[in-house]
Amino acid sequence: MRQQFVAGNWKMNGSLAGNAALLAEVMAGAAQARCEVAVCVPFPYLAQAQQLLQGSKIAFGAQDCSVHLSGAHTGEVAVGMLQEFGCRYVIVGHSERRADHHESDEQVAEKAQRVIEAGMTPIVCVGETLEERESGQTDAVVLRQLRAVTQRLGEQTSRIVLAYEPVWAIGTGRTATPEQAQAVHAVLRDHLKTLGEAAGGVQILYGGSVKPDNAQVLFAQKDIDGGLIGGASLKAADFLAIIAATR
Ligand SMILES: O=C[C@H](O)COP(=O)(O)O
Repeated sequence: MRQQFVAGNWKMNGSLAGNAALLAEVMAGAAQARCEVAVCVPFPYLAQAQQLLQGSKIAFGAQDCSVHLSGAHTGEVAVGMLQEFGCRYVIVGHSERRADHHESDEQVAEKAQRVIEAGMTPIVCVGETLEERESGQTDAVVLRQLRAVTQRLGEQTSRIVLAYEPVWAIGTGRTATPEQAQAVHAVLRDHLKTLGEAAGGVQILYGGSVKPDNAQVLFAQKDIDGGLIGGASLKAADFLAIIAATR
């Protein structure tokens, strides 16, 4: 049985004072959580997360990394730096980065590899746009995005966490129905299983307008192993309610 996992993606939100209050509430409320819990914070807050979350059940991570290991790449952050701050997770291939920074499937795969080589776990995001869904391309798109990663990682694929995030459901309040999400998760799971038992057991999170009132039914689906939570991870009460909705 795969353990469920709820990861918050703070995106470009936070402040030193606000983070401290939020993390204190989350730590207190999630101390007995049955699922794994993590928060992925903006780079400048990694040191704060490292300090405040020390000894707690809450892991933390970053939201991106460079494909480069060091050198003349202004503005980039290397996996070695993230590892030094104690990150356990690094989100790669979030649709906002694919769209805003034109990240290709190959670059996302390379980032996932860098993260694993540095001893951390990549949370690899895949997902289709509304146009792609409406033209019947959902499975082809998510499989193309996933295959780029599995082809590069081979048997190391078992070391990723996968997140299915339909672009049309992110921050829109329009969630995929549990049936829609489960159907895509099953497609992703089937591909992972072709790579062996370990890869078949990878956690697959759902992301896209997960809220306290829809989390339980989503997390009850056979191939949904938790969530990657954006907006609702910024409110302690909502994030804790989502954590409590895991099975
Ligand atoms: O990484 C998180 C996703 O983009 C979901 O964001 P959201 O929960 O605000 O829709």
